[in-house]
Amino acid sequence: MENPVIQLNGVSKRYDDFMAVNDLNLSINKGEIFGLLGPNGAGKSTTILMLMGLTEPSSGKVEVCGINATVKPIEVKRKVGYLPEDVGFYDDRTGLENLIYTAQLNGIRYQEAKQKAEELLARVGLANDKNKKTGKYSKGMRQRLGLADVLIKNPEVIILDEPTSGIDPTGVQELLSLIVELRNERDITVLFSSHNLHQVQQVCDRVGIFVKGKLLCEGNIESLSEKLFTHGKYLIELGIEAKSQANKDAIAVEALQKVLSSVEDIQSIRKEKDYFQIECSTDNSSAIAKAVIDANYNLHFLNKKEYGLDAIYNRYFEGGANDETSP
Ligand SMILES: Nc1ncnc2c1ncn2[C@@H]1O[C@H](COP(=O)(O)OP(=O)(O)OP(=O)(O)O)[C@@H](O)[C@H]1O
Repeated sequence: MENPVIQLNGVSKRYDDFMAVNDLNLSINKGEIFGLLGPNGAGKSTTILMLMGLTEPSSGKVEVCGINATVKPIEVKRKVGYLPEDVGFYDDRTGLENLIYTAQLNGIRYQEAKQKAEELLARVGLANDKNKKTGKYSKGMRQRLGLADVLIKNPEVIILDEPTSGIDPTGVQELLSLIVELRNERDITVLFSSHNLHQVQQVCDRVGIFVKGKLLCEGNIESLSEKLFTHGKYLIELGIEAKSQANKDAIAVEALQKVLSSVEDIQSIRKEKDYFQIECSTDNSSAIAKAVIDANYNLHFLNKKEYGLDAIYNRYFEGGANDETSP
């Protein structure tokens, strides 16, 4: 059942005559990792500021955990943990001291703060570095400490704003895995803002593509791909070969049409170099495979063509579709 934790209804933010966020409607459920994907200047940070009640929308309503972020920003702050691109720590203090300090700022007493800090440091893989000054931490270690810092106040929502920038590839993988694990363990809702599509694709359950202040589309990768590219059509790539030596010559489209005559919803069959491309209005790949085998052909491969975020991203950010809200 849907259980929205973040809800934006008709939210716009105008700076003088510039519309930074334009009529944003978005709902993010409990326990979801939602990727806000967009190029620089798209309006991601402005949206985050509104979610945390740090700037007021010009119109519309922003709710986090059922609380109006504009009216009750302090209550929202108690529920939300924010990890920016660069977390500020006291560099002359250790990781442990920094965490204890944050916990105490959030009203946790010293003994409990220390225990929680130790547990979290172990959880984010920094147990061996807890007594090192954070000035000596690598960027990846700082961000993992940042996650612990965010988690120490038991937030229901965490907002990550370009959390991996400047981290080496191994550090990025560690941080991304940690985010997914923590969500699985604690059922936290995560908003992951980034312009890095590969990272978003790896960790997010759902993605919203944000360009020039507008949310162009949202959904899981599969549904976005379907919406943007296939428009309800399925493309199946089929590689087959005749079994008998006598029929080894290239198979003609007409021959395949005959073989597939009993399969429903086929709209077209096209021959590519050494395979066929079949366009269907439903996913009938198993019926196609069965018909081919029943007709005594060797089935080399059958692929349902899928488009990743790469293709989606290129379409919007490089392909000139930026001003359109429909594909
Ligand atoms: N205080 C402000 N006054 C005027 N314009 C602003 C202000 N803050 C942001 N903007 C403009 O609003 C637009 C959206 O900015 P925003 O920082 O939200 O984008 P973003 O998607 O987070 O990009 P980035 O990844 O570069 O931070 C940009 O064109 C920016 O210049």
